[in-house]
Amino acid sequence: MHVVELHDAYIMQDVNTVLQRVTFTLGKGEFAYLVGRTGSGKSSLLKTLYADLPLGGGVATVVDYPLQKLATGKVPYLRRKLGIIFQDFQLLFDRSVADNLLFVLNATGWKGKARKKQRISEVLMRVGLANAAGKMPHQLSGGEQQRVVIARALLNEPLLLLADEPTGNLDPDVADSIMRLFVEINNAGTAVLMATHNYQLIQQYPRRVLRCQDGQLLDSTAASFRVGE
Ligand SMILES: Nc1ncnc2c1ncn2[C@@H]1O[C@H](COP(=O)(O)OP(=O)(O)OP(=O)(O)O)[C@@H](O)[C@H]1O
Repeated sequence: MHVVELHDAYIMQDVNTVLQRVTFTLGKGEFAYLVGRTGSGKSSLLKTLYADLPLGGGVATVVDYPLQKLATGKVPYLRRKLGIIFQDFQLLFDRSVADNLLFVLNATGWKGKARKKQRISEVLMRVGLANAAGKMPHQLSGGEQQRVVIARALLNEPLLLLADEPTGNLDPDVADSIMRLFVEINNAGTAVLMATHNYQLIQQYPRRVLRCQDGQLLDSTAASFRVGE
């Protein structure tokens, strides 16, 4: 089963085509990096996959939702099957870590105080922040905040994590520990598509690479792919 399947997809920003004829699949539990120069279309592709940008043309299926005919009302259901991680942490700074997570559980229809509390402690444990529930985001380091964002993305047991530069603002050591967390999550069966500029991490944790270049998406698993930019 594939969690992403694109065939001749067009990635658009308004009337401009950012990527054309994008064709690739990402299997269940697979890990792929998304690379390419600034402005080459990485974020636009990720945004299209979580239905923040409309598909310009072609066929795209993400966790079984066909994007070319996705009703607006279905978007929250698609997103519930995805974990979305942005570069800027986007935590709510006016409430505790637990309340940040609770906010998402409430917004995605979870019922039962005890169940919600249990799920919050499970995901915090998973990202190595078992004791952070009561803390305010500003009391955490950048790396810890990013872990909370990852915990938040895991709440609904996503089939696919979409991460846009998740290590972009972090020191190399911290970036490495976040990367190890992604590898761990991936090893447990969640597919990951991660946009990054961090070639050191790619060398250290080699995986399939998808590269945005000249309006196209190149795939390291294809015979024509060449290493480096
Ligand atoms: N909100 C927007 N409105 C219009 N055009 C946009 C918008 N965001 C990005 N673009 C354009 O779309 C193209 C692709 O940008 P995108 O952000 O997807 O690239 P990227 O590879 O993610 O870059 P970076 O590595 O800097 O994040 C660029 O030409 C950019 O100028």
